[in-house]
Amino acid sequence: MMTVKDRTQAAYALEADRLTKSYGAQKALDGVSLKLEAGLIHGLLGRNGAGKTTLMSIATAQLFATSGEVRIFGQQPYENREALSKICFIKESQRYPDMFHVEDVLATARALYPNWDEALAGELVESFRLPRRKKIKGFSRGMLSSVGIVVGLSSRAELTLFDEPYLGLDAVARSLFYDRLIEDYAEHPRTVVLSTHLIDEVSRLLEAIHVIDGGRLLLSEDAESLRSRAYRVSGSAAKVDAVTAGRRVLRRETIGGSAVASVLAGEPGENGIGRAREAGLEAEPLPLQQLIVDLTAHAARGKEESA
Ligand SMILES: Nc1ncnc2c1ncn2[C@@H]1O[C@H](COP(=O)(O)OP(=O)(O)OP(=O)(O)O)[C@@H](O)[C@H]1O
Repeated sequence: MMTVKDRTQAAYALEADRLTKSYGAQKALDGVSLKLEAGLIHGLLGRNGAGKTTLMSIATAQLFATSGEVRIFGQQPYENREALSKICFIKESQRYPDMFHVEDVLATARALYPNWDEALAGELVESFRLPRRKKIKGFSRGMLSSVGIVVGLSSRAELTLFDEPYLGLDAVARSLFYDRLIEDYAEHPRTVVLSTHLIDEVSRLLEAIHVIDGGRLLLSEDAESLRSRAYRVSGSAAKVDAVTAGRRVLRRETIGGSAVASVLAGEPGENGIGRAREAGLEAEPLPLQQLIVDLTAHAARGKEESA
């Protein structure tokens, strides 16, 4: 039995322990162990079909795991009203009853989320220009995404998970989402999980990065530390090879006598960029999007080689 003290001090909003979900022979999740620190904005990143939705669905008790365990603020979520009252999961595939207008969604959300902020919801409905008199059934994909964003932000849930929140949203609306998220998060700290493959756009928001691919966790790390570990060097192939020797090279391409390599250093403080520049090479931090692409391709090659 947890004490009140334990509960208020739960360091992790979400913990997964050897989580596996099988569909016949296919494993949507394959032994994922992961901890999401409370009070941060987390990026759950990975390609289509990586297992992101499956992980979030299990964490929010909408799907049973085949094996393994999940905890929300230290408690298992199944039939646990207290744990579930802390979660808002904005699903990409959310459907609404045919007769529903925006008002009906807000009324349902108001009843569901203990920290619901009606004024914020009203403001966001205006900002996203959501029509109040039109049935949601006739909404475009982008408008449906906006409804999810309004609910997710206004819920102020202790753990808010957004699964691909901006499908169909134009650039202005996406930028509005990022700005409002940052603003509201600063005033009302909580834990946010953004699952996406539009990585570069959100990278500045993310404080922790978790990458899954083929149902497996490839990386789980503080964004700051990752930014200082991941870099790209280019220049003379011999020099590139010299400075990257013994390091984890995710990708290496050569054109004539030149090479470009993506490196994930072992230690955050290694200063690979500085070393490469001293050696006369060009070096720069590897953008997060490129890191994920290189990392997943590297993992796929590793799998093929060990098969
Ligand atoms: N009900 C199901 N029956 C069979 N296979 C499923 C089912 N749900 C998910 N899968 C499979 O599990 C894998 C993981 O799916 P999941 O939806 O979790 O991925 P995702 O990372 O959220 O992808 P996306 O970014 O495309 O939404 C995929 O290969 C998918 O086809």
